[in-house]
Amino acid sequence: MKLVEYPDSEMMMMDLADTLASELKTCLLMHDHASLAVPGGTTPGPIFDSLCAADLDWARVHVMLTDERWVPETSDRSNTRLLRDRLLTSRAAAATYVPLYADAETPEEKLPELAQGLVSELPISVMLLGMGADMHTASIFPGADQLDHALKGDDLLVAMRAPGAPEPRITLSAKVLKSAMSRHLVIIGGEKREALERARHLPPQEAPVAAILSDTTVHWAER
Ligand SMILES: O=C1O[C@H](COP(=O)(O)O)[C@@H](O)[C@H](O)[C@H]1O
Repeated sequence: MKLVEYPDSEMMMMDLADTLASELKTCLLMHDHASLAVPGGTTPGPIFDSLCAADLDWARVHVMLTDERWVPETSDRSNTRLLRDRLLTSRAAAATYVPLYADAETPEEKLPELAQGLVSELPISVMLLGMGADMHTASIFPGADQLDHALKGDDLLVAMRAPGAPEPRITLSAKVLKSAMSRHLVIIGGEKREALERARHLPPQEAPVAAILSDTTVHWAER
């Protein structure tokens, strides 16, 4: 794991947006298309605000989430909604969106269809992950019903429920997260920094983020 510390989160968000854009550009020099996976939640919005204006060939970029909360896109908790509002806009409106949500009562009903849509995107070219203070990453939560499956299984996508998550989730599996060609983790604040330090000495069953720390660049700012 490589740790990059920033004086403040504003600088971190702009710098990280530049890094992601430049990695995508490099990938597009060598491939027909590049895939970009990003988290939802409260942290990445400002990165999306800068990244969406990056000068690159967005028509050849396929964008997806690392995980989704099983709620309709009209919900404030929808990661898809965040993506549409703040990343798939400006120049990035030309990107292709690869969905992790479809209208159904449970994620299990749509799992095969959504997983099929991911096959041609792998390995993911550029991946940005978030982390909760409980050491979950994507939607791989400690104590989740499908934790072992998500950490050790061969499936690309896993549906799960967890005590720390108010709604069912769908998440890229650890196998997909670990196969990304480039991986970044973004966190803000002392609580998450302490959680990250704890996770470095814990097994993934207790600290799921530990599964992906090797070869990951962690970006951190205090506030
Ligand atoms: O629920 C989620 O949580 C994590 C962390 O979110 P944050 O609000 O603490 O930044 C996020 O990475 C994940 O994509 C999201 O679904």
